[in-house]
Amino acid sequence: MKIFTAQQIRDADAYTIMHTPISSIDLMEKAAMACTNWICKNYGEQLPVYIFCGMGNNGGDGLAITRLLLNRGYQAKAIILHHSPNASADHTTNYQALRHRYPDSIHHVHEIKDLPPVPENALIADAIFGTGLSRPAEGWMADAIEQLSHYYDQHTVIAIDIPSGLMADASSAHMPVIKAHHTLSFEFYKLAFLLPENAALTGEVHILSIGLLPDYIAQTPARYQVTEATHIHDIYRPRKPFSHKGTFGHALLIAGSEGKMGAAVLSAKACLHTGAGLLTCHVPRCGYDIIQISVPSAMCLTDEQKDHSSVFHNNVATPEAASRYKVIGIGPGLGTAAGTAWALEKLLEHYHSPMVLDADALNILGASPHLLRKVPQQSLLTPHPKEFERLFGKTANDIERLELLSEKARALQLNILLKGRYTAMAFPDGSVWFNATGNAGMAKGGSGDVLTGILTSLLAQGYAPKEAMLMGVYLHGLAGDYAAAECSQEAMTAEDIIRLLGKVFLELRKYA
Ligand SMILES: NC(=O)C1=CN([C@@H]2O[C@H](COP(=O)(O)OP(=O)(O)OC[C@H]3O[C@@H](n4cnc5c(N)ncnc54)[C@H](O)[C@@H]3O)[C@@H](O)[C@H]2O)[C@@H](O)CC1
Ligand SMILES: [K+]
Repeated sequence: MKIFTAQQIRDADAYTIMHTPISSIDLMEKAAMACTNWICKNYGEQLPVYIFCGMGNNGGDGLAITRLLLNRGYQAKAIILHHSPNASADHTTNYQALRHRYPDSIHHVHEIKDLPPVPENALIADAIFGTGLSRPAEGWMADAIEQLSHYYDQHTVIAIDIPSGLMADASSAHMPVIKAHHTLSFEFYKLAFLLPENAALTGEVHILSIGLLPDYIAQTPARYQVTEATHIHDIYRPRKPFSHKGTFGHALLIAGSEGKMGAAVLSAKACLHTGAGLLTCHVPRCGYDIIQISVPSAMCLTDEQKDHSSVFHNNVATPEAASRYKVIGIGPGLGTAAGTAWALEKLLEHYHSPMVLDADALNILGASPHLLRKVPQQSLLTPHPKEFERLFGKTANDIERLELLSEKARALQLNILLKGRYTAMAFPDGSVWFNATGNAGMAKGGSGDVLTGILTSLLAQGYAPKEAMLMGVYLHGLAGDYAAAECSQEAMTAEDIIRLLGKVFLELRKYA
Protein backbone atom coordinates (compact mmCIF):
# COMPACT_ATOMS: atom_id res chain seq x y z
CA MET A 1 0.00 0.00 0.00
CA LYS A 2 1.40 3.37 -1.01
CA ILE A 3 1.79 6.00 1.67
CA PHE A 4 0.95 9.39 0.24
CA THR A 5 1.98 12.75 1.60
CA ALA A 6 -0.71 15.20 2.77
CA GLN A 7 -0.31 17.04 -0.56
CA GLN A 8 -0.71 13.83 -2.57
CA ILE A 9 -3.84 13.00 -0.57
CA ARG A 10 -5.27 16.43 -1.48
CA ASP A 11 -4.39 15.71 -5.11
CA ALA A 12 -6.09 12.29 -4.92
CA ASP A 13 -9.24 14.02 -3.59
CA ALA A 14 -9.06 16.63 -6.36
CA TYR A 15 -8.48 14.00 -9.04
CA THR A 16 -11.50 12.00 -7.87
CA ILE A 17 -13.65 15.13 -7.81
CA MET A 18 -12.52 16.09 -11.32
CA HIS A 19 -12.89 12.66 -12.92
CA THR A 20 -16.13 11.45 -11.37
CA PRO A 21 -19.53 13.01 -10.75
CA ILE A 22 -18.57 13.08 -7.03
CA SER A 23 -18.25 16.62 -5.66
CA SER A 24 -16.07 17.69 -2.75
CA ILE A 25 -19.05 17.80 -0.40
CA ASP A 26 -20.09 14.28 -1.54
CA LEU A 27 -16.63 13.01 -0.70
CA MET A 28 -16.91 14.54 2.75
CA GLU A 29 -20.32 12.89 3.17
CA LYS A 30 -18.80 9.52 2.18
CA ALA A 31 -15.98 10.00 4.68
CA ALA A 32 -18.44 10.98 7.42
CA MET A 33 -20.70 8.04 6.56
CA ALA A 34 -17.77 5.60 6.78
CA CYS A 35 -16.91 6.96 10.25
CA THR A 36 -20.54 6.96 11.40
CA ASN A 37 -20.96 3.34 10.30
CA TRP A 38 -17.80 2.39 12.16
CA ILE A 39 -18.93 4.17 15.35
CA CYS A 40 -22.44 2.62 15.17
CA LYS A 41 -20.99 -0.83 14.61
CA ASN A 42 -18.76 -0.56 17.65
CA TYR A 43 -20.72 1.57 20.16
CA GLY A 44 -24.36 1.60 21.22
CA GLU A 45 -26.59 4.66 21.01
CA GLN A 46 -26.84 4.92 24.80
CA LEU A 47 -23.43 6.65 24.86
CA PRO A 48 -23.39 10.40 24.20
CA VAL A 49 -20.86 11.31 21.50
CA TYR A 50 -18.92 14.60 21.82
CA ILE A 51 -17.36 15.60 18.53
CA PHE A 52 -14.70 18.32 18.68
CA CYS A 53 -14.52 20.09 15.32
CA GLY A 54 -12.01 22.50 13.78
CA MET A 55 -12.70 25.07 11.06
CA GLY A 56 -11.28 23.14 8.08
CA ASN A 57 -12.52 20.05 6.28
CA ASN A 58 -11.63 17.77 9.17
CA GLY A 59 -14.09 19.84 11.22
CA GLY A 60 -16.50 19.52 8.29
CA ASP A 61 -16.26 15.74 8.62
CA GLY A 62 -17.01 16.11 12.34
CA LEU A 63 -20.12 18.21 11.69
CA ALA A 64 -21.38 15.70 9.11
CA ILE A 65 -20.74 12.80 11.54
CA THR A 66 -22.72 14.67 14.22
CA ARG A 67 -25.71 15.00 11.86
CA LEU A 68 -25.52 11.38 10.69
CA LEU A 69 -25.32 10.10 14.29
CA LEU A 70 -28.28 12.28 15.32
CA ASN A 71 -30.22 10.88 12.33
CA ARG A 72 -29.62 7.41 13.77
CA GLY A 73 -30.87 8.31 17.22
CA TYR A 74 -27.50 8.90 18.94
CA GLN A 75 -27.08 11.86 21.30
CA ALA A 76 -24.32 13.66 19.45
CA LYS A 77 -22.88 17.11 20.10
CA ALA A 78 -20.57 19.15 17.88
CA ILE A 79 -18.16 21.40 19.76
CA ILE A 80 -16.66 23.85 17.26
CA LEU A 81 -13.27 25.28 18.16
CA HIS A 82 -12.92 28.63 16.37
CA HIS A 83 -9.17 28.61 15.76
CA SER A 84 -9.68 30.73 12.65
CA PRO A 85 -12.27 33.38 11.70
CA ASN A 86 -12.94 31.57 8.42
CA ALA A 87 -14.34 28.10 7.88
CA SER A 88 -13.71 26.01 4.77
CA ALA A 89 -16.55 25.88 2.23
CA ASP A 90 -17.50 22.27 3.00
CA HIS A 91 -17.34 22.99 6.73
CA THR A 92 -19.78 25.85 6.20
CA THR A 93 -22.17 23.67 4.18
CA ASN A 94 -22.16 21.01 6.88
CA TYR A 95 -22.49 23.59 9.64
CA GLN A 96 -25.61 24.99 7.97
CA ALA A 97 -27.07 21.50 7.44
CA LEU A 98 -26.52 20.63 11.11
CA ARG A 99 -27.82 23.94 12.46
CA HIS A 100 -30.89 23.72 10.26
CA ARG A 101 -31.86 20.25 11.46
CA TYR A 102 -30.43 20.11 14.97
CA PRO A 103 -29.83 23.67 16.22
CA ASP A 104 -29.28 22.56 19.83
CA SER A 105 -26.49 20.14 18.97
CA ILE A 106 -23.81 22.82 18.43
CA HIS A 107 -21.56 24.41 21.03
CA HIS A 108 -19.08 27.16 20.08
CA VAL A 109 -15.67 27.56 21.68
CA HIS A 110 -13.69 30.79 21.15
CA GLU A 111 -11.30 30.41 24.05
CA ILE A 112 -10.32 27.65 26.34
CA LYS A 113 -12.75 28.52 29.11
CA ASP A 114 -15.66 27.87 26.68
CA LEU A 115 -14.83 24.14 26.52
CA PRO A 116 -17.91 22.34 27.87
CA PRO A 117 -17.81 19.65 30.56
CA VAL A 118 -17.98 16.16 29.06
CA PRO A 119 -20.14 13.47 30.70
CA GLU A 120 -18.23 10.56 32.20
CA ASN A 121 -19.56 7.96 29.78
CA ALA A 122 -19.19 10.06 26.62
CA LEU A 123 -17.39 8.91 23.52
CA ILE A 124 -15.03 11.56 22.17
CA ALA A 125 -14.43 12.13 18.47
CA ASP A 126 -11.55 14.36 17.45
CA ALA A 127 -12.16 16.26 14.20
CA ILE A 128 -10.16 19.40 14.96
CA PHE A 129 -7.24 19.15 12.56
CA GLY A 130 -6.70 16.64 9.78
CA THR A 131 -4.07 16.46 7.08
CA GLY A 132 -4.30 20.23 6.59
CA LEU A 133 -2.34 20.96 9.77
CA SER A 134 0.60 22.93 8.48
CA ARG A 135 2.32 24.02 11.69
CA PRO A 136 2.17 23.13 15.37
CA ALA A 137 -0.97 24.28 17.17
CA GLU A 138 -0.27 27.44 19.17
CA GLY A 139 -1.84 29.68 21.82
CA TRP A 140 -5.17 28.62 23.26
CA MET A 141 -5.52 25.86 20.60
CA ALA A 142 -2.34 24.23 21.89
CA ASP A 143 -3.81 24.43 25.41
CA ALA A 144 -7.12 23.00 24.17
CA ILE A 145 -5.37 20.05 22.50
CA GLU A 146 -3.33 19.50 25.62
CA GLN A 147 -6.50 19.53 27.73
CA LEU A 148 -8.42 17.26 25.36
CA SER A 149 -5.56 14.77 25.25
CA HIS A 150 -6.36 13.96 28.91
CA TYR A 151 -9.74 12.52 27.90
CA TYR A 152 -7.73 9.48 26.82
CA ASP A 153 -7.47 8.31 30.43
CA GLN A 154 -11.22 8.25 31.18
CA HIS A 155 -12.96 8.10 27.80
CA THR A 156 -12.71 6.33 24.48
CA VAL A 157 -11.22 8.78 21.98
CA ILE A 158 -11.66 8.31 18.24
CA ALA A 159 -9.53 10.45 15.93
CA ILE A 160 -11.04 11.31 12.57
CA ASP A 161 -8.45 10.81 9.80
CA ILE A 162 -5.46 11.59 12.07
CA PRO A 163 -5.13 12.62 15.72
CA SER A 164 -5.28 16.42 15.83
CA GLY A 165 -1.89 18.05 16.17
CA LEU A 166 -0.11 15.18 14.43
CA MET A 167 1.61 16.14 11.17
CA ALA A 168 0.95 13.54 8.49
CA ASP A 169 4.47 13.52 7.08
CA ALA A 170 6.68 15.56 9.39
CA SER A 171 7.83 14.98 12.92
CA SER A 172 5.45 16.07 15.67
CA ALA A 173 7.92 15.35 18.48
CA HIS A 174 7.27 17.70 21.44
CA MET A 175 4.09 19.15 19.89
CA PRO A 176 0.63 19.00 21.47
CA VAL A 177 -1.28 16.09 19.93
CA ILE A 178 -4.58 14.44 20.90
CA LYS A 179 -4.16 10.87 22.07
CA ALA A 180 -6.61 8.45 20.51
CA HIS A 181 -7.64 4.85 21.14
CA HIS A 182 -8.74 4.49 17.52
CA THR A 183 -7.86 6.42 14.40
CA LEU A 184 -10.29 6.20 11.48
CA SER A 185 -8.14 7.18 8.57
CA PHE A 186 -9.37 7.77 5.04
CA GLU A 187 -8.03 5.52 2.31
CA PHE A 188 -4.32 5.61 3.28
CA TYR A 189 -1.90 5.04 6.11
CA LYS A 190 -0.14 8.28 6.91
CA LEU A 191 3.62 8.17 7.40
CA ALA A 192 3.11 9.49 10.95
CA PHE A 193 1.30 6.29 11.96
CA LEU A 194 4.39 4.19 11.27
CA LEU A 195 6.86 6.17 13.36
CA PRO A 196 7.78 4.84 16.81
CA GLU A 197 7.66 8.36 18.30
CA ASN A 198 3.90 8.43 17.59
CA ALA A 199 3.17 4.93 18.87
CA ALA A 200 1.18 6.17 21.86
CA LEU A 201 -0.94 8.64 19.86
CA THR A 202 -2.94 6.86 17.15
CA GLY A 203 -4.18 3.77 19.00
CA GLU A 204 -5.51 1.19 16.58
CA VAL A 205 -5.57 2.48 13.01
CA HIS A 206 -8.55 1.57 10.83
CA ILE A 207 -8.32 2.43 7.15
CA LEU A 208 -11.76 3.35 5.78
CA SER A 209 -12.28 3.50 2.04
CA ILE A 210 -14.05 6.63 0.74
CA GLY A 211 -13.87 5.67 -2.93
CA LEU A 212 -10.87 7.70 -4.13
CA LEU A 213 -10.09 6.74 -7.70
CA PRO A 214 -7.75 3.72 -7.92
CA ASP A 215 -6.13 4.98 -11.13
CA TYR A 216 -4.69 8.04 -9.34
CA ILE A 217 -3.33 5.73 -6.68
CA ALA A 218 -1.82 3.38 -9.27
CA GLN A 219 -0.27 6.17 -11.38
CA THR A 220 1.21 8.24 -8.59
CA PRO A 221 4.66 7.24 -7.37
CA ALA A 222 5.12 7.11 -3.62
CA ARG A 223 8.42 7.14 -1.84
CA TYR A 224 7.01 5.11 1.04
CA GLN A 225 5.02 1.90 0.88
CA VAL A 226 3.67 -0.72 3.27
CA THR A 227 4.36 -4.31 2.14
CA GLU A 228 1.20 -6.25 1.40
CA ALA A 229 0.61 -9.98 1.04
CA THR A 230 0.20 -9.60 -2.74
CA HIS A 231 3.72 -8.15 -3.06
CA ILE A 232 5.11 -11.25 -1.36
CA HIS A 233 3.00 -13.57 -3.49
CA ASP A 234 4.59 -11.94 -6.55
CA ILE A 235 8.12 -12.37 -5.17
CA TYR A 236 7.76 -15.96 -3.96
CA ARG A 237 9.06 -18.69 -6.28
CA PRO A 238 7.95 -22.21 -5.38
CA ARG A 239 10.58 -24.96 -5.75
CA LYS A 240 10.59 -26.77 -9.05
CA PRO A 241 10.25 -30.58 -9.04
CA PHE A 242 13.61 -31.20 -10.77
CA SER A 243 15.66 -29.09 -8.41
CA HIS A 244 18.50 -30.37 -6.17
CA LYS A 245 20.23 -28.93 -3.14
CA GLY A 246 22.68 -27.04 -5.34
CA THR A 247 19.76 -25.11 -6.82
CA PHE A 248 19.08 -23.46 -3.50
CA GLY A 249 22.54 -22.19 -2.72
CA HIS A 250 25.22 -22.79 -0.15
CA ALA A 251 25.18 -20.32 2.75
CA LEU A 252 28.02 -19.64 5.16
CA LEU A 253 26.88 -18.45 8.56
CA ILE A 254 29.51 -16.89 10.83
CA ALA A 255 27.99 -16.61 14.26
CA GLY A 256 28.28 -17.43 17.95
CA SER A 257 30.83 -17.03 20.72
CA GLU A 258 31.10 -18.48 24.20
CA GLY A 259 27.78 -18.02 25.99
CA LYS A 260 26.07 -16.88 22.79
CA MET A 261 25.97 -20.07 20.76
CA GLY A 262 22.16 -19.99 20.98
CA ALA A 263 22.16 -17.08 18.52
CA ALA A 264 24.11 -19.19 16.01
CA VAL A 265 21.76 -22.16 16.49
CA LEU A 266 18.65 -20.04 15.98
CA SER A 267 20.08 -18.37 12.91
CA ALA A 268 21.19 -21.68 11.42
CA LYS A 269 17.82 -23.34 12.02
CA ALA A 270 15.96 -20.38 10.53
CA CYS A 271 18.23 -20.50 7.48
CA LEU A 272 17.46 -24.18 6.88
CA HIS A 273 13.75 -23.81 7.62
CA THR A 274 13.58 -21.08 4.96
CA GLY A 275 14.91 -23.39 2.29
CA ALA A 276 18.66 -22.88 1.73
CA GLY A 277 20.19 -25.89 -0.04
CA LEU A 278 23.32 -26.16 2.09
CA LEU A 279 24.48 -24.44 5.22
CA THR A 280 27.95 -24.27 6.73
CA CYS A 281 28.39 -22.63 10.12
CA HIS A 282 31.71 -21.16 11.18
CA VAL A 283 31.88 -21.12 14.99
CA PRO A 284 34.53 -20.96 17.75
CA ARG A 285 35.72 -24.31 19.06
CA CYS A 286 33.30 -24.17 22.01
CA GLY A 287 30.44 -24.25 19.48
CA TYR A 288 31.31 -27.37 17.52
CA ASP A 289 29.27 -29.93 19.52
CA ILE A 290 26.46 -27.46 19.97
CA ILE A 291 25.95 -26.93 16.24
CA GLN A 292 26.48 -30.58 15.31
CA ILE A 293 23.92 -31.74 17.84
CA SER A 294 21.32 -28.98 17.56
CA VAL A 295 21.46 -28.43 13.80
CA PRO A 296 22.45 -31.77 12.26
CA SER A 297 21.52 -30.60 8.76
CA ALA A 298 24.28 -27.98 8.87
CA MET A 299 28.01 -28.52 8.32
CA CYS A 300 30.37 -27.03 10.85
CA LEU A 301 33.79 -25.34 10.57
CA THR A 302 35.62 -24.44 13.75
CA ASP A 303 37.84 -21.50 14.47
CA GLU A 304 41.31 -21.58 15.99
CA GLN A 305 39.93 -19.80 19.04
CA LYS A 306 37.85 -21.52 21.67
CA ASP A 307 35.56 -18.69 22.73
CA HIS A 308 35.31 -16.39 19.70
CA SER A 309 35.93 -16.53 15.96
CA SER A 310 39.04 -14.92 14.47
CA VAL A 311 39.99 -16.69 11.23
CA PHE A 312 36.70 -17.03 9.39
CA HIS A 313 38.10 -14.93 6.52
CA ASN A 314 40.28 -17.92 5.62
CA ASN A 315 37.15 -19.71 4.34
CA VAL A 316 37.02 -17.25 1.44
CA ALA A 317 40.75 -16.42 1.12
CA THR A 318 40.96 -17.44 -2.54
CA PRO A 319 38.43 -16.63 -5.29
CA GLU A 320 37.81 -20.35 -5.68
CA ALA A 321 37.02 -20.76 -1.96
CA ALA A 322 34.84 -17.64 -1.99
CA SER A 323 32.84 -18.95 -4.94
CA ARG A 324 31.81 -21.95 -2.85
CA TYR A 325 29.39 -19.77 -0.90
CA LYS A 326 26.47 -18.05 -2.56
CA VAL A 327 26.06 -15.84 0.48
CA ILE A 328 27.56 -15.10 3.89
CA GLY A 329 25.46 -14.20 6.92
CA ILE A 330 27.46 -12.79 9.80
CA GLY A 331 26.82 -11.35 13.23
CA PRO A 332 24.45 -13.19 15.58
CA GLY A 333 26.18 -13.80 18.91
CA LEU A 334 29.54 -13.13 17.24
CA GLY A 335 31.01 -10.84 19.90
CA THR A 336 33.26 -7.89 19.18
CA ALA A 337 36.66 -9.27 20.23
CA ALA A 338 39.61 -7.56 18.53
CA GLY A 339 40.38 -10.76 16.60
CA THR A 340 36.81 -10.96 15.33
CA ALA A 341 36.89 -7.33 14.19
CA TRP A 342 40.18 -7.95 12.38
CA ALA A 343 38.79 -11.06 10.65
CA LEU A 344 35.68 -9.14 9.56
CA GLU A 345 37.88 -6.55 7.89
CA LYS A 346 39.77 -9.32 6.06
CA LEU A 347 36.50 -11.03 5.12
CA LEU A 348 35.26 -7.80 3.54
CA GLU A 349 38.49 -7.63 1.52
CA HIS A 350 38.00 -11.14 0.14
CA TYR A 351 34.26 -11.51 -0.34
CA HIS A 352 32.44 -9.33 -2.85
CA SER A 353 28.90 -10.72 -3.14
CA PRO A 354 25.96 -9.37 -1.13
CA MET A 355 26.10 -10.49 2.51
CA VAL A 356 23.79 -10.24 5.51
CA LEU A 357 25.31 -8.27 8.38
CA ASP A 358 23.61 -8.22 11.76
CA ALA A 359 24.17 -7.67 15.48
CA ASP A 360 27.87 -7.71 16.47
CA ALA A 361 29.00 -7.47 12.84
CA LEU A 362 27.16 -4.12 12.80
CA ASN A 363 28.63 -3.12 16.15
CA ILE A 364 32.12 -3.76 14.73
CA LEU A 365 31.27 -1.61 11.70
CA GLY A 366 29.92 1.07 14.06
CA ALA A 367 33.23 1.13 15.94
CA SER A 368 35.27 1.27 12.69
CA PRO A 369 33.20 3.34 10.25
CA HIS A 370 35.81 3.06 7.47
CA LEU A 371 34.72 -0.59 7.11
CA LEU A 372 31.25 0.42 5.91
CA ARG A 373 32.68 1.38 2.53
CA LYS A 374 34.11 -2.15 2.19
CA VAL A 375 30.76 -3.89 2.64
CA PRO A 376 29.80 -5.39 -0.74
CA GLN A 377 27.17 -3.33 -2.52
CA GLN A 378 23.62 -4.70 -2.28
CA SER A 379 24.36 -6.32 1.10
CA LEU A 380 21.60 -6.49 3.72
CA LEU A 381 22.12 -4.70 7.06
CA THR A 382 19.64 -5.35 9.84
CA PRO A 383 20.22 -2.98 12.77
CA HIS A 384 17.83 -2.30 15.63
CA PRO A 385 17.62 1.36 16.69
CA LYS A 386 20.65 1.23 19.03
CA GLU A 387 22.80 -0.53 16.42
CA PHE A 388 21.59 1.97 13.85
CA GLU A 389 22.69 4.83 16.08
CA ARG A 390 26.12 3.26 16.57
CA LEU A 391 26.46 2.86 12.81
CA PHE A 392 25.13 6.14 11.52
CA GLY A 393 24.76 8.49 14.50
CA LYS A 394 21.95 10.14 16.45
CA THR A 395 19.05 12.08 14.97
CA ALA A 396 16.63 14.55 16.53
CA ASN A 397 13.45 12.68 15.60
CA ASP A 398 12.03 9.73 13.68
CA ILE A 399 11.60 11.58 10.39
CA GLU A 400 15.25 12.63 10.43
CA ARG A 401 16.22 9.05 11.25
CA LEU A 402 14.16 7.79 8.31
CA GLU A 403 15.89 10.34 6.05
CA LEU A 404 19.28 9.21 7.32
CA LEU A 405 18.35 5.57 6.74
CA SER A 406 17.31 6.29 3.18
CA GLU A 407 20.33 8.49 2.49
CA LYS A 408 22.76 5.79 3.70
CA ALA A 409 21.03 3.07 1.68
CA ARG A 410 21.41 5.19 -1.45
CA ALA A 411 24.92 6.46 -0.81
CA LEU A 412 26.36 3.07 0.17
CA GLN A 413 24.14 1.07 -2.24
CA LEU A 414 23.04 -1.15 0.63
CA ASN A 415 19.67 -2.55 1.69
CA ILE A 416 19.29 -1.34 5.26
CA LEU A 417 16.39 -1.98 7.59
CA LEU A 418 15.58 -0.42 10.90
CA LYS A 419 13.78 -2.79 13.24
CA GLY A 420 10.59 -1.71 14.94
CA ARG A 421 6.84 -2.31 15.15
CA TYR A 422 6.78 -1.27 11.51
CA THR A 423 10.28 -2.23 10.40
CA ALA A 424 11.45 0.34 7.85
CA MET A 425 13.47 -0.98 4.89
CA ALA A 426 15.49 1.44 2.78
CA PHE A 427 16.81 0.42 -0.61
CA PRO A 428 19.55 1.67 -2.94
CA ASP A 429 16.83 2.87 -5.36
CA GLY A 430 15.65 5.44 -2.78
CA SER A 431 12.39 3.71 -1.87
CA VAL A 432 11.45 2.97 1.73
CA TRP A 433 9.04 0.22 2.64
CA PHE A 434 7.41 -0.59 5.97
CA ASN A 435 6.52 -4.04 7.18
CA ALA A 436 3.29 -4.47 9.10
CA THR A 437 3.43 -8.16 10.10
CA GLY A 438 4.79 -9.14 13.51
CA ASN A 439 3.85 -8.39 17.08
CA ALA A 440 5.21 -7.48 20.50
CA GLY A 441 5.77 -11.18 21.29
CA MET A 442 8.78 -10.92 18.98
CA ALA A 443 10.39 -8.28 21.18
CA LYS A 444 12.59 -10.98 22.75
CA GLY A 445 16.16 -12.20 22.45
CA GLY A 446 16.58 -14.51 19.48
CA SER A 447 14.02 -12.97 17.10
CA GLY A 448 16.71 -10.98 15.30
CA ASP A 449 18.94 -14.04 14.94
CA VAL A 450 16.03 -15.80 13.23
CA LEU A 451 15.67 -12.91 10.79
CA THR A 452 19.35 -13.09 9.87
CA GLY A 453 18.95 -16.80 9.09
CA ILE A 454 15.86 -16.15 6.96
CA LEU A 455 17.52 -13.36 4.95
CA THR A 456 20.72 -15.37 4.43
CA SER A 457 18.63 -18.27 3.20
CA LEU A 458 16.65 -16.19 0.71
CA LEU A 459 19.85 -14.71 -0.78
CA ALA A 460 21.30 -18.23 -1.00
CA GLN A 461 18.25 -19.26 -3.01
CA GLY A 462 18.84 -16.52 -5.52
CA TYR A 463 16.25 -13.95 -4.51
CA ALA A 464 17.42 -10.44 -5.41
CA PRO A 465 18.53 -8.47 -2.33
CA LYS A 466 15.55 -6.09 -2.26
CA GLU A 467 13.10 -8.97 -2.75
CA ALA A 468 14.87 -11.00 -0.08
CA MET A 469 14.58 -8.18 2.42
CA LEU A 470 10.90 -7.42 1.69
CA MET A 471 9.99 -11.10 1.75
CA GLY A 472 12.19 -12.14 4.68
CA VAL A 473 10.94 -9.42 6.99
CA TYR A 474 7.33 -10.13 6.02
CA LEU A 475 7.66 -13.91 6.55
CA HIS A 476 9.48 -13.44 9.85
CA GLY A 477 6.64 -11.23 11.12
CA LEU A 478 3.94 -13.54 9.83
CA ALA A 479 5.53 -16.60 11.46
CA GLY A 480 5.65 -14.49 14.63
CA ASP A 481 1.95 -13.72 14.28
CA TYR A 482 1.16 -17.41 13.87
CA ALA A 483 3.29 -18.16 16.93
CA ALA A 484 1.44 -15.55 18.99
CA ALA A 485 -1.92 -16.92 17.82
CA GLU A 486 -0.86 -20.41 18.81
CA CYS A 487 0.76 -19.82 22.17
CA SER A 488 0.44 -16.08 23.10
CA GLN A 489 2.81 -13.16 22.74
CA GLU A 490 4.16 -13.81 26.22
CA ALA A 491 4.96 -17.50 25.83
CA MET A 492 6.20 -17.57 22.25
CA THR A 493 9.94 -17.73 21.66
CA ALA A 494 12.25 -17.42 18.67
CA GLU A 495 12.02 -21.18 18.25
CA ASP A 496 8.27 -20.92 17.72
CA ILE A 497 8.92 -18.39 14.95
CA ILE A 498 11.22 -20.90 13.24
CA ARG A 499 8.74 -23.74 13.69
CA LEU A 500 5.90 -21.73 12.18
CA LEU A 501 7.86 -20.76 9.08
CA GLY A 502 6.47 -24.01 7.69
CA LYS A 503 2.91 -22.76 8.02
CA VAL A 504 3.92 -19.49 6.33
CA PHE A 505 5.32 -21.33 3.30
CA LEU A 506 2.25 -23.60 3.07
CA GLU A 507 0.15 -20.42 3.01
CA LEU A 508 2.39 -18.87 0.32
CA ARG A 509 2.14 -21.93 -1.91
CA LYS A 510 -1.62 -21.41 -2.16
CA TYR A 511 -0.99 -18.23 -4.15
CA ALA A 512 1.90 -19.50 -6.26
N1 LIG B 1 -12.30 16.60 -0.34
C1 LIG B 1 -11.41 16.50 0.61
O1 LIG B 1 -10.38 17.18 0.55
C2 LIG B 1 -11.68 15.63 1.77
C3 LIG B 1 -11.11 15.96 2.97
N2 LIG B 1 -11.42 15.31 4.07
C4 LIG B 1 -11.01 15.83 5.36
O2 LIG B 1 -10.34 17.05 5.23
C5 LIG B 1 -9.16 17.04 6.01
C6 LIG B 1 -8.21 18.03 5.47
O3 LIG B 1 -8.88 19.27 5.53
P1 LIG B 1 -8.22 20.69 5.40
O4 LIG B 1 -7.18 20.65 4.36
O5 LIG B 1 -9.32 21.65 5.25
O6 LIG B 1 -7.50 20.96 6.75
P2 LIG B 1 -7.84 20.49 8.22
O7 LIG B 1 -9.28 20.35 8.45
O8 LIG B 1 -6.96 19.42 8.54
O9 LIG B 1 -7.48 21.73 9.16
C7 LIG B 1 -6.56 22.58 8.94
C8 LIG B 1 -7.23 23.93 8.98
O10 LIG B 1 -6.65 24.67 10.01
C9 LIG B 1 -5.72 25.60 9.51
N3 LIG B 1 -4.51 25.32 10.25
C10 LIG B 1 -3.49 24.52 9.86
N4 LIG B 1 -2.58 24.44 10.84
C11 LIG B 1 -3.07 25.19 11.87
C12 LIG B 1 -2.62 25.48 13.17
N5 LIG B 1 -1.48 25.00 13.61
N6 LIG B 1 -3.35 26.26 13.96
C13 LIG B 1 -4.51 26.76 13.53
N7 LIG B 1 -5.00 26.51 12.32
C14 LIG B 1 -4.29 25.74 11.50
C15 LIG B 1 -5.63 25.36 8.04
O11 LIG B 1 -5.47 26.59 7.39
C16 LIG B 1 -6.96 24.67 7.74
O12 LIG B 1 -7.99 25.64 7.60
C17 LIG B 1 -8.74 15.61 6.02
O13 LIG B 1 -7.90 15.31 7.10
C18 LIG B 1 -10.07 14.91 6.10
O14 LIG B 1 -10.48 14.82 7.44
C19 LIG B 1 -12.47 14.32 4.03
O15 LIG B 1 -13.65 15.01 4.18
C20 LIG B 1 -12.47 13.55 2.76
C21 LIG B 1 -12.56 14.45 1.61
K1 LIG C 1 -8.50 14.79 13.68
